[in-house]
Amino acid sequence: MSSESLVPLSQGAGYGVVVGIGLVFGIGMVLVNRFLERYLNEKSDHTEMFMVANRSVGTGLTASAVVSSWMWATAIIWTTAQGYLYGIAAPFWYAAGVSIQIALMTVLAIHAKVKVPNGHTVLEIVRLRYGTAAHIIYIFLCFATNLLSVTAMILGAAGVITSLTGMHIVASTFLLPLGVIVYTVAGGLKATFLTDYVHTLIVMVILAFLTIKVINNSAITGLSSFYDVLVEADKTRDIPGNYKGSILSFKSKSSIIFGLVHSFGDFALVLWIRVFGRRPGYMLGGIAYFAVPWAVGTTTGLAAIALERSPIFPTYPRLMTTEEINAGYVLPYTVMAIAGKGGAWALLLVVFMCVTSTTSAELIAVSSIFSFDIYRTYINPKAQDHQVIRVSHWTVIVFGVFASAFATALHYGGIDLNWMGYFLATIICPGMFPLAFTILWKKQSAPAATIAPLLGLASGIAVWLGTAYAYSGELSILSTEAQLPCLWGALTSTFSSAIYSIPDDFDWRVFLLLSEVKDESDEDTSTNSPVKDIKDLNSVTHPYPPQELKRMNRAATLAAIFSAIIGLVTWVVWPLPLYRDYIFGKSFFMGWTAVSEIWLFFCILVAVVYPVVDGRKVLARAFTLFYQSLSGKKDLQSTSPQGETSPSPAEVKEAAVSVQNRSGVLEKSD
Ligand SMILES: NC(N)=O
Repeated sequence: MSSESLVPLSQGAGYGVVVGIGLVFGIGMVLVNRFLERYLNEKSDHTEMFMVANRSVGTGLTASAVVSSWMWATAIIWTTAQGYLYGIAAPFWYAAGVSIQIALMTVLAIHAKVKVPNGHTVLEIVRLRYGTAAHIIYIFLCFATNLLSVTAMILGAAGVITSLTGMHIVASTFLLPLGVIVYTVAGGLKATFLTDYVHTLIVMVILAFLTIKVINNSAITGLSSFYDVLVEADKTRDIPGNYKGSILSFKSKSSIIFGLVHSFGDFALVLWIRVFGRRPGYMLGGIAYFAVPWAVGTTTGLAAIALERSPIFPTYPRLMTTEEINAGYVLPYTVMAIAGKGGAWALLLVVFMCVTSTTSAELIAVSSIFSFDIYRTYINPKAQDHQVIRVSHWTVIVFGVFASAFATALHYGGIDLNWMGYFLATIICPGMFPLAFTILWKKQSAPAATIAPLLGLASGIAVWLGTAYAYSGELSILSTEAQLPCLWGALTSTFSSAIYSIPDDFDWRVFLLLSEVKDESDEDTSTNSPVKDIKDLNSVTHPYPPQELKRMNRAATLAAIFSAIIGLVTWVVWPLPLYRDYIFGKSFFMGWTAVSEIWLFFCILVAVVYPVVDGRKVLARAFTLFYQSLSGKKDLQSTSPQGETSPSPAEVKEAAVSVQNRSGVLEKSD
């Protein structure tokens, strides 16, 4: 086949989706913002609406938001490529990594909420506990983490878009974040819950369609024939480290290394980005999301193996090159083979949706670093809200363009999705233990917290490069993205930083000095210093009543138990008995794949259906407000649903903090 026939869609389709849909979302967000501002402008209604939303949309919408923000383009692109390379175990190990992160994050987040009730970002509590030097180092680590993960996503997504449309990779690299920038700055984050939901709806429905199409198309007509073609294809493969070299064995050394490297990297990522993000529904979303990499990676990764030698595969009669596999083309090629142009359109949408929602979250994380941790802390401590917001908007724009330029430079330097995926953990893991200890361990000293990540980073890089050289005799792109050096690097980065920690004794009450979110009614706007100037810690009281604290401590214990169960099930009880000399039989394979597909539909129920059921009152209220505005009957006070109790001051404050946490500092927190 000519290279022309590899590309199913026109460049116009690529530009249409990347620019057009970005614009549609941007405009949509402006309209939603207008709607929110118009009806929820008055303070009581504003907070009340958020309260109502918090109370009645909580679990369902949060689960949906978790699925949406955790749904990375790399989760489907990279897992499919690794499933193709290492067989049936690889997607499972990736999935095992994603659920445990969410569970552990929940535990950490509850602790953070109890110990730092007014905290907004992890960086501000680092500064409060360890001082300026640590703050600056952690700013750098947090920025590097966001930059590298956003670059990995852009590289993966731009590669897929190029393979589907023929659009130049530099164009997709620059235009992808452009849409996100417009959407993030224009929409602000008050409306995120809505965009999260729309993204999830579209992506989940298309993924369900694509995974079913993989099992039921003209070349694979069902689960039984899927197994048959895989057994045939297995005769042409001999995967080193797999039992009998089989794609159908769970005993796969490379798969488990893939799972480990990915899990270390992911844990560090969520830690930097989401410590204060916990809300009800987090666990549910985490469990539901397990299906996405598992089902998509298993079906499409294995289908690529099954179909690669058939005439319907885009590269036929040749096999995929290492460059294509590592750039993430396995997924688009497989989708083209099983679903043609329609499938290509569907995948284009999925990749765009995934990359916009996650990149948007990372742009906000970086904007909060610059506006909150740098600008308001060091440059203009007396900054007013509007100045902080302006800085955060500019940061989104500048960082978006910078990340595109960085991704372009990496692309021309020969770096691809696979290299980034394996390399990431070594760089972002050194802060993991010191950061978790900041919230969990009162004995971590300031010098340890300051130096340990740097020593961990240096040790990790040394071990990564040293082992890459030792294993292959050279330092090249291929040798430095090899699995073992990356695993050694990640392990060293992660655990050496824990060893470098030396004990101290910290008084948790210091964290209570962080002042609460200022709202517009605060008369004193002369200073925005978020730390109360109180010398005697005995005079500091916790803002939550004892009953609430007791409830939260109970929640932390429950979350810890639940995390242990999830960890045991997904890393031990389920996979390890399968790690033996066994090749999946037909019925076991059919059951395995069917369960992954059923789980995907469970994820749709959780992320798409449940939020609507859960939030029906808020939806009804929003539609009533909208209808009344159209018919000129806007009377906010009278539209309060009957029997709806007014939020208590504590609830209102909680709502304000929650909005602030959600939005970084992109918007006013009132
Ligand atoms: N969110 C992930 N790792 O898919």
